Amino acid sequence: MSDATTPILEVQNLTLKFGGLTALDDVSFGIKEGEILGLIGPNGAGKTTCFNAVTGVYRPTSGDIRFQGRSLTGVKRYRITQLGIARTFQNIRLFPSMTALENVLVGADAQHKTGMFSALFRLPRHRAEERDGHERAMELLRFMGIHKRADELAANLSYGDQRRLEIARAMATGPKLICLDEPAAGFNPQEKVQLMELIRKVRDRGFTVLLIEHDMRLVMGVTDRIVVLEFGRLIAEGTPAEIRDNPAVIAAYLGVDEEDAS
Ligand SMILES: Nc1ncnc2c1ncn2[C@@H]1O[C@H](COP(=O)(O)OP(=O)(O)OP(=O)(O)O)[C@@H](O)[C@H]1O
Repeated sequence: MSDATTPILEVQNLTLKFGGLTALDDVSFGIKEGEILGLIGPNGAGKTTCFNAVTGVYRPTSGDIRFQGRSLTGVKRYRITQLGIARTFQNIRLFPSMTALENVLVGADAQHKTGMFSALFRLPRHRAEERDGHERAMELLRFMGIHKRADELAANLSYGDQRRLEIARAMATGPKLICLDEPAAGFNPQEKVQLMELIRKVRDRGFTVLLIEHDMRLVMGVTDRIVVLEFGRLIAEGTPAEIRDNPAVIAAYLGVDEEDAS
């Protein structure tokens, strides 16, 4: 069982191979509850693969991922969502022909307690869940600043609002840990500043945040700790200040030998 000292998520000696390619090589790190952890590294370093392993898309070749003390190995994706891990995608994956509100309601469905039977017969408990779900969804849209777009089709929202909607939908699944895959991609500098504030607000609401992001200013400005991957290996872990001055990290980003960078 987990307690206050156990990280909410523990990645333990995680190795993941695609045929002959080792995308993750013996990677270990943890995230504490309430933390914003950045996962960074050059293109192809294994960041998205790590997200995919955490969310049950890929099964580890070896090693383990533990969430609140429980192994996720062999656990199905929908069950991992139910356990409390949500994510957004590098390429936006909304339901384009549904409204913004409906997209969030779909997210909320993941946590519904009533089954198919009560849904089919619209039993009172199911109706109450629907009403609560609607209110919660509107509140999440408001939190993300897009409530005025609630009834618009997702496809008609601006790019930035679609990204914000993705985060609202992920939050609607009632997660404890929310994994954001490059949420600032395509954002202008002003939107990035707003996103930084939003990520802090998400954490202040009680979520733990795992963030993949290429924008260094954003990562350095918003995270408590950073894990750096290069060629599937963990090469550094520390506070933003420690990571900024780490010769191995500088070398990885500049593509030079570590000795030359120090
Ligand atoms: N489904 C897959 N099949 C085969 N190889 C894959 C698959 N997914 C990822 N890879 C490979 O695994 C390595 C890590 O990829 P990954 O997408 O995790 O990197 P990343 O750090 O997220 O990169 P980026 O910043 O470019 O998104 C890359 O060499 C990639 O080509």
